[in-house]
Amino acid sequence: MSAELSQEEPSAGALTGGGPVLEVSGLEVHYGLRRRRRRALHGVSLSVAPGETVGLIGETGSGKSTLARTVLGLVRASAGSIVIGGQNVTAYSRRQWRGLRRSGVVQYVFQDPLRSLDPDLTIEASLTEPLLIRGTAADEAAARVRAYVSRMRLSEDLLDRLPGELSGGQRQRVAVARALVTEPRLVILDEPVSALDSANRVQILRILKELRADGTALVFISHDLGSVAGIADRIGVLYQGELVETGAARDVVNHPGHAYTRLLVNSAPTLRAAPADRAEREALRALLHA
Ligand SMILES: Nc1ncnc2c1ncn2[C@@H]1O[C@H](COP(=O)(O)OP(=O)(O)OP(=O)(O)O)[C@@H](O)[C@H]1O
Repeated sequence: MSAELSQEEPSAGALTGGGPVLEVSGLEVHYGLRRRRRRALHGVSLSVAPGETVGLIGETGSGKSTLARTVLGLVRASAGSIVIGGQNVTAYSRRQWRGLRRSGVVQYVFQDPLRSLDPDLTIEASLTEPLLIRGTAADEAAARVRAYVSRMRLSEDLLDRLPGELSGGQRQRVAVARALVTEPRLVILDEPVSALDSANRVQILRILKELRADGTALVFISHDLGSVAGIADRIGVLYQGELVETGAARDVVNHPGHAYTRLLVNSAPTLRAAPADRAEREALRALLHA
């Protein structure tokens, strides 16, 4: 653990209860003040079990990123509660949230990997840093980094490069490896494959599916039902700031209950029988049925 963390702040060891990894209840989030105050989330409740993958889908502006950012302590809730690893973190101070993020219990991957990677650090330094912060010995950290580089189908030759010297797909794989290398209990992935071409998208989804076996819970956010359907155990549908439907992935895809979900299913380019991009559609279907 970092020397900066005080005793009142959480450590990975302190947050290892047997209940849900994440429990969000009645979450309300507003942006702006007085007349400019706008509601972004209303009454959102969601529970994520250890090792479970929950997909969150919704159109632009539905509140997906707001939910991710609130669960990471980057946006403050106006009402409701957030419990991570059995610990009620709703009223945490900024410093406590920073401590929680640095503790490695919860990690995150954003759409743009350049946001999570320091442009001046080599890939090796970027991947090693979160382990060293947690007090992992240097030789063990180096071995763990190489293991994750291999799992992410990255070449070790990339380790001494800077993020700017990698392709978008390679960078995003590094960002995913960085989030997973501490073996967190919960990873929030906000549109992790949206900026990638279809080959990279399918490959990263396949790797994420393999990693579920490790027991890490994933919250996978996307506007694209097709990307989420292949790896999620459960899917939640956000519409205008409300969670209008949650259910087993297959049920939501095959028997959508809410009209908005039906619309999403019908317009998901990877699920409907459109002639375009057939290879990707088939690969995603195979993931769904694997
Ligand atoms: N910092 C902010 N200040 C004010 N309003 C915001 C802010 N961030 C988001 N919003 C508003 O909150 C609502 C939800 O935004 P959010 O970014 O969570 O949606 P989203 O589903 O992630 O959309 P996208 O798929 O486009 O990223 C939108 O109406 C948005 O305009």
